Amino acid sequence: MDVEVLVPLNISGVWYPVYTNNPLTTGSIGIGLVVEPRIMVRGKRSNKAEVEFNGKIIEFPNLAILKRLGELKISVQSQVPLGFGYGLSGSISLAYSYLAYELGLTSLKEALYTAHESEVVNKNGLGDVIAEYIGGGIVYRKVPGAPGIGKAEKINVSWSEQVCSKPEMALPTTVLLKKNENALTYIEEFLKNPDLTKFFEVSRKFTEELGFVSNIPNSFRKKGLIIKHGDCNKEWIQHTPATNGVLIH
Ligand SMILES: Nc1ncnc2c1ncn2[C@@H]1O[C@H](COP(=O)(O)OP(=O)(O)OP(=O)(O)O)[C@@H](O)[C@H]1O
Ligand SMILES: CC(C)(CO)[C@@H](O)C(=O)[O-]
Repeated sequence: MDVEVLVPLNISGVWYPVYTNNPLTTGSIGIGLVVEPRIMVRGKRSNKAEVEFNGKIIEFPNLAILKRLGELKISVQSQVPLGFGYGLSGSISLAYSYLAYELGLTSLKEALYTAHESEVVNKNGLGDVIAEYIGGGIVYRKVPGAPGIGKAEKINVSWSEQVCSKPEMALPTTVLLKKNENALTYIEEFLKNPDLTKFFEVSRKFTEELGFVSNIPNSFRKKGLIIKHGDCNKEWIQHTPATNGVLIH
C-alpha cells in the first residue's frame, strides 16, 4: 500500500535552545513561520529505510532513529532545497513517522516522539517537528519538546503582505544551536504586539546577533536563507500560511 502526506515548512525567526538529558524534553522556545509550499511525501514498506528527495536517494542521518518505526521507502517532492533553513529535515522526519503511523506500524504518539528525537539526536532541529505538526502561519513554541510533551500555539496575525524567501547557501544546522539570552526578550516583545511586521523586526534583530545579516529591507537571514515581507517579485519563492499541520491525501 502507498500512502501520501503533506507537511509544511517551519522557518524559525527567534529561538532559544533548551537541552535536557532526554531528547523528548530537549527542544526550543521560539517563534516561527509555518508555511507552504508543503512537501508531498509518498511511502511504503520496504526492506531498507530510504529517502528519495526530488528523485535522488539522499543520505539522511535521521533514518537511524526513524527506522525503529519500521523500514519505509519514502519519496519526497519539495519546491524548496534541503539544508538552507526551511526546517525540511523536520518535515521529512515527520512525514516518515506519520506514514509509519498511517501504515499501522506504530501509534501516533510514538510516531511524533520518534520524529522529534531523530531531529534532536542528529542536531538537525529542535523545534521544527512540533511547529510543523501543529500548523501556523506563526507558531509560538512556549514549552520545548516533542509534540505531546512540548507546547506550541498558533498566533493569529493578518497575513496582509506577501512573504517570500530566497535560498542562498546550504549550511549545517549546528551553526544555529548557540544560545542567545536575548531570545526570550524578543519573543516577549513580539507577543505584546503580534503582527507580521513585528515578527520580522524581532527576527532580524535576533539573527543579526547570531551573525546572520541581510542587507535587504524588511528581511532577515536564517542560515543560508533570506526571508522577507512585501515586494515579492517572481525571483522569490512565495509563502502562504499553512494553517493546518500534517495533511493526509
Ligand atoms: N544535498 C543535501 N544538502 C543538504 N543536506 C543534505 C543533502 N543530502 C542529505 N542531507 C542531509 O539532510 C539533512 C538536512 O538537515 P538540515 O537541518 O541542515 O536542513 P533543513 O532542515 O533544511 O534546515 P533547518 O533545520 O536549519 O531549517 C542533514 O542531515 C544532511 O546531512
Ligand atoms: C534550531 C532551529 C532554528 C533549526 O531550524 C529550529 O529547529 C528551532 O527553531 O528550534
